[in-house]
Amino acid sequence: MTVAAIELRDVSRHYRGKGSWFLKAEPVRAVDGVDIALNEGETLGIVGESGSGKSTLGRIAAGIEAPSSGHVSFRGAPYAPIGSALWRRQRRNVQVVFQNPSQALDPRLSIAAQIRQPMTAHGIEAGDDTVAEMLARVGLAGLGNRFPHQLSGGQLQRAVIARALALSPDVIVCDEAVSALDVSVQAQILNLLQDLQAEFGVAYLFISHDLGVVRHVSHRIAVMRHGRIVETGPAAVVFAQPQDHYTRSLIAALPAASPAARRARDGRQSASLSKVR
Ligand SMILES: Nc1ncnc2c1ncn2[C@@H]1O[C@H](COP(=O)(O)OP(=O)(O)OP(=O)(O)O)[C@@H](O)[C@H]1O
Repeated sequence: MTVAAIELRDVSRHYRGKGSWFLKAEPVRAVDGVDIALNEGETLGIVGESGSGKSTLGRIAAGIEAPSSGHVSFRGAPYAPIGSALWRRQRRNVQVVFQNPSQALDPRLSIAAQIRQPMTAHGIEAGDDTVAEMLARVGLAGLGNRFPHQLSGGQLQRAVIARALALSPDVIVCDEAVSALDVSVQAQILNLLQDLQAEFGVAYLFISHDLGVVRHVSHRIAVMRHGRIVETGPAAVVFAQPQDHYTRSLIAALPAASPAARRARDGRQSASLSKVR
């Protein structure tokens, strides 16, 4: 039997709602009884409108937030209590890439130093050659001495990806990882993520409100609404035969192809043509 990289069983996360002196607060059911499994080396796209619970689900899957109820396991073992030594070791294997790379990086440290820091903390050899190799792999060769303010948004997100990858994680949770970038840069980052998956076998939990982007990168898709998964299946099947009316409405609202997904695909086609030439 294959063990999922990450599995959530009947997971809920409820927050205290805002009440008033005369009205008792209803809890916010951010995640409500979710069952999902992310398999080794695959990309599972999580899509849904704003407030549907995607980020909360991502934080729970990454082990940085505990659910109110339910079970979360990483490679078949439950996450250890947050902050414990075992949890830190588990967290090395599940990295997160958020929407805003400039917030994720320390403005006072060079890019090379920021890649080296978590490696050293986890006892991984982080010599200049290793760091340079990581930077080259994400398209930042020779830029290790730069500081965050000297890089573009796309380059910053590449640096964040390099830092995550330097720990050889099994899983990267990408939470709106390309949403803050220009369309052409989004396409480059999507293609980079796919190349890295082919090379290193890393699995992605890919969270986005952009269904076109999710379709482009995902093997399977889970559609979220009001904290619940309303539909899940292989990306091609969900798009060809959506079962849930909410999924149908999301697909109907989608332009023929989202700009970023179209550019990512076009970029691949011209790259393979130039290889042929
Ligand atoms: N720490 C918190 N305290 C209270 N409510 C929260 C908290 N975090 C999230 N929520 C609420 O939980 C619900 C789901 O939020 P979440 O951010 O997970 O959704 P989302 O689908 O990621 O939305 P978006 O795409 O806008 O980020 C929302 O109603 C949100 O207001």
